Amino acid sequence: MNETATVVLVGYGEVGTKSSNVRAKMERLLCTNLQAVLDDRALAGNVDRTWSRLLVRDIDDPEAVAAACAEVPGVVWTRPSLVCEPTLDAIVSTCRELTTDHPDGASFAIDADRIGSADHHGFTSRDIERETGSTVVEATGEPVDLDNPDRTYRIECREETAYLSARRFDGPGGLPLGTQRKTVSLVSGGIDSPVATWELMRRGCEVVPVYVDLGDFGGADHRARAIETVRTIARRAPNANMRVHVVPAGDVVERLMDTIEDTRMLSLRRVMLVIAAEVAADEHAHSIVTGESLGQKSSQTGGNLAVTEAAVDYPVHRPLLTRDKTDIVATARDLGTYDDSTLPVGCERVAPRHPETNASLAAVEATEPDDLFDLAVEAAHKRTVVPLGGSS
Ligand SMILES: Nc1ncnc2c1ncn2[C@@H]1O[C@H](COP(=O)(O)OP(=O)(O)OP(=O)(O)O)[C@@H](O)[C@H]1O
Repeated sequence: MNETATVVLVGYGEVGTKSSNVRAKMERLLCTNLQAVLDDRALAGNVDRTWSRLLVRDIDDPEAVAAACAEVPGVVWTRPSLVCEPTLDAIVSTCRELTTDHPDGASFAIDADRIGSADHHGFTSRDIERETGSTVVEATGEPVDLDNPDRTYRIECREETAYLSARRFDGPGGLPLGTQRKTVSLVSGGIDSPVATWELMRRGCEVVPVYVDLGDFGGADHRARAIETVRTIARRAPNANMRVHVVPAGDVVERLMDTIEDTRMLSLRRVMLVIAAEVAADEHAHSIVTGESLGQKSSQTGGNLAVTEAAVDYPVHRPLLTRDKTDIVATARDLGTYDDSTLPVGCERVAPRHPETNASLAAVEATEPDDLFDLAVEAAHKRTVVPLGGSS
């Protein structure tokens, strides 16, 4: 074994709570998804399964590999790690190597685990902590702080191998993409809907993104923004081959503008859901996702959401329902969708001057022209499909 080989350890959370068969299946899927991200980004590395986590070997750039793997649904953390023999001497000298980039003035802690019989190793995890702790103090002159360390040296000593790391990347958690069947997500490219789409991907769903082109009320910039936000999150799952379904709905919006005033936005949402349902039927999806959040807009009061979703038989998932805007914005920034989402796209507004905040279903239905949903279904069938590729 090369004493200072570097690997990236990948930790998962909920996958570990599954029965052994399910867990093995999910681990394999996670390996495939991780490998796809590395290949897509032309990062050297081979993903492998070992004990209760995954490992990337044969890497050139440990930090880039750890950062890339930490973007993948199902991953809780990643750590670039040095590998050595499971002896106290080897662990101590490898730990000394790790101190070379210890930041000036940074306090530290050692967090060591030893797995296997004490007889096999001939030392305990306390021994590891004591010996490596002295080594770090000696090499850096920095203080130990067990409660709030600036840097933690994490050491895992297994039967055959020890892994040491000083850097952790936090992942999104959730479940590997592909563990759930498809859902259709309505994506406008604003701040919320890309985050909502990601939330379903994070829980393992394949997502079919649908952008409804509002014709003169939308525009090329608006469409480009929606596609770019999806492209950004699709990079986290290049093997899912996500493609944006673009539905030309200018005629339906014109019809709405001509016929409905105060409840127009609600009918527009209902049209969008009818379109999404049509795509869901074609794609064998189980549900529809939106970026709506309770009370964020007049069309998103509890009562209005109920009126909206009465337009379709599919379950409508709203993963952002109870989240505050500041929290959604923080996630959009982490995902990298925020900048595109906030580009000014100059689309004209469909919103009426006095929007209804508590409409009744009967009143909304009474204002809708008879052919409204037929036009929506027709538009859905005229959709074009935009491939995204991985990093293309
Ligand atoms: N042009 C569109 N195409 C597809 N879905 C849309 C479109 N406009 C709105 N939606 C869906 O309806 C939800 C609520 O619409 P709303 O007008 O609040 O969105 P927005 O402010 O344009 O964008 P976002 O909700 O993404 O911030 C969106 O989260 C999205 O799921």
